[in-house]
This record gives sequence, C-alpha cells and structure tokens, in this order.
Amino acid sequence: MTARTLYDKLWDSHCVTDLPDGSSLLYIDLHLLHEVTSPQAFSNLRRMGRRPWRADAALATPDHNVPTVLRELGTGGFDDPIARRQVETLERNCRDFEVPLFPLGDLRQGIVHVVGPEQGLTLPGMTVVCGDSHTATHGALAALAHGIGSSEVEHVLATQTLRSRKSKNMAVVVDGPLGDGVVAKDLALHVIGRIGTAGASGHAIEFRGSGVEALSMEARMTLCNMSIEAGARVGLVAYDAVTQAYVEGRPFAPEGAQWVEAKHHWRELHSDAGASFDRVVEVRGGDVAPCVTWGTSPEMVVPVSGRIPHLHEARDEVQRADWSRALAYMDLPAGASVHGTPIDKVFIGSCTNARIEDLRAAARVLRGRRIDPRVKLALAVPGSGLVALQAEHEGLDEVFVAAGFEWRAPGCSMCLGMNADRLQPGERCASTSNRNFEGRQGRGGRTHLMSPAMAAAAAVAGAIVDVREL
Ligand SMILES: CC(C)[C@H](C(=O)O)[C@@H](O)C(=O)O
Ligand code: SF4
Repeated sequence: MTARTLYDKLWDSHCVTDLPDGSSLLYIDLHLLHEVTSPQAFSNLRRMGRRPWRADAALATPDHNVPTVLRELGTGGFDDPIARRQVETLERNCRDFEVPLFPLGDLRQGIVHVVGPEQGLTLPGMTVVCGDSHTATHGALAALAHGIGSSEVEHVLATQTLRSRKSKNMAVVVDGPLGDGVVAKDLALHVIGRIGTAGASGHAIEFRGSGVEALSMEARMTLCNMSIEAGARVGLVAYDAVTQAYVEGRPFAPEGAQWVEAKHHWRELHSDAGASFDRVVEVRGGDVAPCVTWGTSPEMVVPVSGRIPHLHEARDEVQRADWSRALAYMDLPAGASVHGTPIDKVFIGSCTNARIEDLRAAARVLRGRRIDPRVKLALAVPGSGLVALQAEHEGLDEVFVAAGFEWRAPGCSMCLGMNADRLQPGERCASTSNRNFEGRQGRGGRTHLMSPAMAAAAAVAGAIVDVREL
C-alpha cells in the first residue's frame, strides 16, 4: 500500500463517496455550533420540515457576542438587541431540535474551539466541522477539522455529511525546540511571516518534527488555530503520547474497553514513513523569536527586536501599496522598530490563546507587577468556564486583578468587534488573538498580535517589549 499522510488517512476513513464533479462526500463525526452562523441553518430546517440526522453528534455554545460582564439576560451587559436575539435564538433552536447546548451560565460554556477539546468531544481520528474558520484548532488532536459556511451547517445538520474537495498536503517541519520565552504563537506568526497569508492556500498543513512533538496540547492547538491565517483550512498534528494524556479522562472521552480499543486505532494517526507532501517548509525551532505584528495582516510580522520594513523592501507594487496603507492605518513609520511602541489596551484571550497554559504564562509575567498607567484597559478572558475555574483554583485571577487587569467571563470578547469589548478609534492593542485587519477589534482600532507572555509584558511596560528582557 502506498504511504499516506495523516490527512490522507483521515480523508479516506471518512469519504462516503466520490462525486462526479470531483468533490467527495465526507462523513462528519462532530458538529460544533455557535450563535452567529447557525440561525439560518436552523430556520431552513424548520421551513423544510427536517430534523438533524444525528443531533447527538452536535454541540452548541454561545461565544461570539456574549458579554463578558453582566451576562444574565436583562442586565446591562446584554444591551445589543441583535446579540441578545442571536443567543436567545440559539437556545430556542437547540431546544426545538434537541441539539445539546452549553448555555450562558453553564460552567462548560465558552469559545467552541476551547470547549470541544476540553470536553473530550473532539477526539483523534474524527472529522470536526463548525461554521467558523478557526475550527482548524481541533486538528491538534489529529482530527480532520475545518470551518464551513452557513449553508453547509444546514447540510451537515440534515445529513451528517459534507461535500468537500480534498486539499494538497503540506508539511511544516520544526526542527528542534523553541527557545526560552518563545511559544507556539511565535512559531505560528513566524511561519506566516515567511510563507504569507496565502502561503498554504489549497493545502492541509501537518505540523511535524521534533519542535512540534515537544509542544503541549494547548500549544499545538494555538499552532493549528492559526493555520487558517496562513491560508490553509486544515492544520494537523499527529497523535502521540501527549495527545493521549490530554484526552484521557475528559467527560466525553471513551472509557474502559472502548478507551483501550480507541487508543489502538489512534496509534495509526500519523503520516507513514515515506509519505510525500506537495510542499515542505522547514523551520529551525531555535531561530524563532517572540514575534509581533506591525500591520493589518498576520503576515506583517517581525521579531520583537526587528523593525518595520521600508517600503522599498516590498517585493512588488501590490505589497508596497498594502504596506503603505497598513502603516497609515496603524499610524507607524516605515523602518521604525516595533519595540517601544506605546499601547492603550491589552487583550489576553481568544480561541488562539485562552487556555489554561496561556493564562499561566501571562500570570507568570504579571505576578508582583502592575500594569503601566498608560494602559487604559487590560482584559483577561478565559476560553471557557472550566478554564476560568481552573485558573481561579490556581489563584491566577488574583494575579491578574492585582496587576490591574479585569478578569472577565468566557467568550470571544475583544478578539472581534461583536460584543461590548472593543477598541475605540485610534486605540492600539497588544492582543493574543489571531486577526489584525482594519477594524477587527473595533472600528479604527489597531491590533498587534503576540503571545500571552508578550501581551502581559506589554501591559507592564505600557509598550511593546521583549518579555525575555523584563
Ligand atoms: C463569526 C465567525 C464566522 C468568524 C470565523 O469564521 O472565523 C469568527 O469566528 C472570526 O474569527 O472571524
Ligand atoms: S475567539 Fe476570535 S477567532 Fe476564535 S472563534 Fe471567537 S471570534 Fe473567531
């Protein structure tokens, strides 16, 4: 048998049939839903008199537009009528269609991409979809996971299958461990800086090599989460002892004889020796530095000791125009160093960096320190109620609050401008999220993407600094 990649194996084991137009029908094991991309799907089902094919293979939780303070319906936080209606609609749809829901107030509620793995709903070898591009996150567990559109949400609900086209295989091979103070977020930004935001278009990325094997599950999720920012729909990491240890004992993970059998199957979830990749990108782990974006795309990124490029360094006219526009929007001069750029707000959260390890990393920097008076607002937003509980158990909330941060309730929060947590026009934010396009965190807001420890360091310094020097 020919050697197959992990992606090939996952594809083959879920392909129901190949269709005449070159696409295939894939069986979907887990369907995650949130309030923004599901209403239309449910209302179409209702109109057509259809029921979900397997409601128990779905899980819904509100995340994008939930307030992170005063969350009860009827209190001040929920003053946006559209947001409120979407959350109420999700609750009603889940009730009517018998789809399991972790509602607001449930300790298990949170950002879907934090909740799925945390609950053991996302398991190795599965296909996982959600009406959300950052579904790639779940690929860290050796699952074939990607975002789908609203009409596909309806299709998956009705049939438990998805029409899909196979991507090419790409390997990002990380040789050797990351240096001290350098984390998966830096690696993701480093790779995107090298290959660009379209660099992995049409490919499924498998992150591999000793530098990836050394990463924790949380870190692997951060890495896969940002595959979409490199143009890939899918990010993957092979199953190994780290995956097994993470999954074991989670609420929905298999138990007893099923656990033993599952482990046996999961052992195959890696690319065969000799499997060929259409594209290979090699990174030396030790070459990666803490990274910070300076522009309005994740590829506009430099090491924190680096400087913003000069316009004449652009590869062509198109890039020059993009850089010029980005610099005007960000109000930064070409050629300047990013180090020392003053910031107004700090956001530690999102499906990229709101897991327990991320909060621990930020708290380690903040312990015994205060945020700089120039910082108007610093938010720490755990990715789920259970992450919050764990953090509180470890006293991390107290570290954040003592440093001057606000400790908020779980949701997407300031990752995107869909709830009350926003930047004001012109404000500059050190953010652990994944997107920095114009207006992403609020109209006129300026985003600098970085790791949790770097964001914490920026909060303390009131400016972008290298966490390793703090
Ligand atoms: C709202 C949702 C469809 C969107 C996505 O697909 O990614 C959001 O999560 C984002 O990060 O921009
Ligand atoms: S945290 Fe941000 S990136 Fe993740 S799902 Fe929410 S809005 Fe999208």
